[in-house]
Amino acid sequence: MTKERLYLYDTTLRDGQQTQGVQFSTPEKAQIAAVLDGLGIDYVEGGWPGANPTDSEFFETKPKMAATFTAFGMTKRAGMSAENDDVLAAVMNADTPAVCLVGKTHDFHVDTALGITLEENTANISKTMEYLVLKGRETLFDAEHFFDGYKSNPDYALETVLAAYAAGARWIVLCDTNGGALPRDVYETTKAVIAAGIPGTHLGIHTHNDTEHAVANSLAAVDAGARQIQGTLNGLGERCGNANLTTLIPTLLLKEPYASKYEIGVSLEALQGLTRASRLLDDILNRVPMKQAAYVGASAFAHKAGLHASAILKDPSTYEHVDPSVIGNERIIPMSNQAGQSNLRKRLSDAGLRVEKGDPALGRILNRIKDREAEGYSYDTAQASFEVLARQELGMAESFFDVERYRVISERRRNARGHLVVESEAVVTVQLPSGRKMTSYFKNEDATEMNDEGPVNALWQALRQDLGPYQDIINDVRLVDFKVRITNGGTEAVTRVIIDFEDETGRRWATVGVSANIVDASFEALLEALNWKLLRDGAVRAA
Ligand SMILES: CC(=O)SCCNC(=O)CCNC(=O)[C@H](O)C(C)(C)COP(=O)(O)OP(=O)(O)OC[C@H]1O[C@@H](n2cnc3c(N)ncnc32)[C@H](O)[C@@H]1OP(=O)(O)O
Ligand SMILES: CC(=O)C(=O)O
Repeated sequence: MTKERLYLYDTTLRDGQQTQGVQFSTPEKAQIAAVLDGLGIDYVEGGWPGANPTDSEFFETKPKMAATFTAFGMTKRAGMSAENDDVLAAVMNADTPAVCLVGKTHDFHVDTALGITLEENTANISKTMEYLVLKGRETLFDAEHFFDGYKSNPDYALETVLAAYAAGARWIVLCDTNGGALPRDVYETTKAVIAAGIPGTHLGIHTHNDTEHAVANSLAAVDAGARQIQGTLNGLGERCGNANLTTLIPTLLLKEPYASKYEIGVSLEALQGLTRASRLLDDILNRVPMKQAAYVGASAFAHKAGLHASAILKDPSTYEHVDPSVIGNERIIPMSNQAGQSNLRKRLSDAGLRVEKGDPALGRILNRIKDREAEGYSYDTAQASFEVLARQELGMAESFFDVERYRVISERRRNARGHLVVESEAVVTVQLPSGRKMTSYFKNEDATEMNDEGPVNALWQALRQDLGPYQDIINDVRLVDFKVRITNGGTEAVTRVIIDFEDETGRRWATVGVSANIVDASFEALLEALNWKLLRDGAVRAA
């Protein structure tokens, strides 16, 4: 069966930038455009030239891409010709091969927002589209509020899109601007537009996620015959966002009937870069990636419940709708109070610890994890703490050194020059096989420099300063991330600290500490990280 072509149009750099709190720089726009192009997106909308300096500058850089680079703007304003409209001129001067212009199709908006007659609005749309075609641009008309407009006045809504199509627009894109439409409305209205004379091969869909149906609405439009989908990476966009291309792309490639019926520009090979593309955008936005995101989230293939993990180990398809590697994601079998022995054995074998089914140590480890989680610990992500605990129960954890005591002091004051200073000082006494050792660390930081070192850093520096015979092994350990949560351990509120570490081989590991005192919780996690490193790197307890 020959597949029909479906076109993907990305508006991350325009509607995505309409997300509250999102403002891309020009280099960031270039980076995102390159990622989209690498995936195989057909159209990359770069922004609205002339609307703000960043968008104008981005278009001036004339980014090279295989995708059709597209400028966004609005139809000409009433009372002037397309040639004389300076807002439209800025869009045209960007000199892109394609131009997408938004125009009104809802009678209420023509009256309320524009304050012109319906006839004037239709004429403005026609004249603007004709102008774009005359200038040799691939012309797209974003039919704003189309689904609401069709409900309010179907004849007028159809008149506007038919006028744009008759004037030569290549694509008429039906927009659910306020995001309130449901799949059935979208399906039936799209069918009505096709019946009125615009072929599906010239119809696109642009949806918003205000009822969490943006993806479903896009698919409904495709089911009805539309052949272009507009959306954004990670579903960024005005208010609740746009249709999420990060979800739509794998659905179109992997799910029926779409996979058999349609061809898209994204190949199965490029699909393997989707998780990376999604995380890169979050990285640029300095956002924590959404764990529950479909297909690309860190938890999208995390099998926490014991029954699930048991079956997953026999055949992953028992609890996975697709193979995570197809979209560049990973399967995780976390340890937690929902776990059974199957999760445990998988997690142990990932740590290189082979334990036979039925070994009584498995029950002991599981019970300890469940007890500790009840106290506030969490082993979902703190895989190194899990491993240390398991090794202890298996009799495979040597004790290298003991910490007899530590003391940490922080002081905030003004120095002689009147500058605010924060000083942290730590002393740690450890019992090494060779005897007792006391190390200290003192840091005077100028708070005006916004330095982030404090008591935890002082403790860390004191602890790792001189561990005698083990020093060579722990020298390259770096602290890379620090997360704090207040949680309920038993009946008391306690602090849970999770710390990520890295060594010079690039290996990363995380540990957890819990205490009523944040510094003490941190200390526990620091200590565990060093123990894990010593265990993993084959330290031998010195005589
Ligand atoms: C549905 C969407 O998301 S479309 C994308 C929306 N994106 C943006 O608005 C971001 C970029 N926009 C901007 O930077 C500015 O709005 C500009 C530069 C385009 C215009 O700025 P200003 O001239 O100051 O106008 P302002 O933003 O206050 O209002 C928009 C004007 O455009 C008019 N307008 C709105 N839509 C259209 C249209 N499709 N065709 C013609 N005129 C329109 C409005 O009636 C209003 O005119 P008025 O001031 O005479 O009432
Ligand atoms: C054009 C557009 O972004 C909208 O109607 O939602």
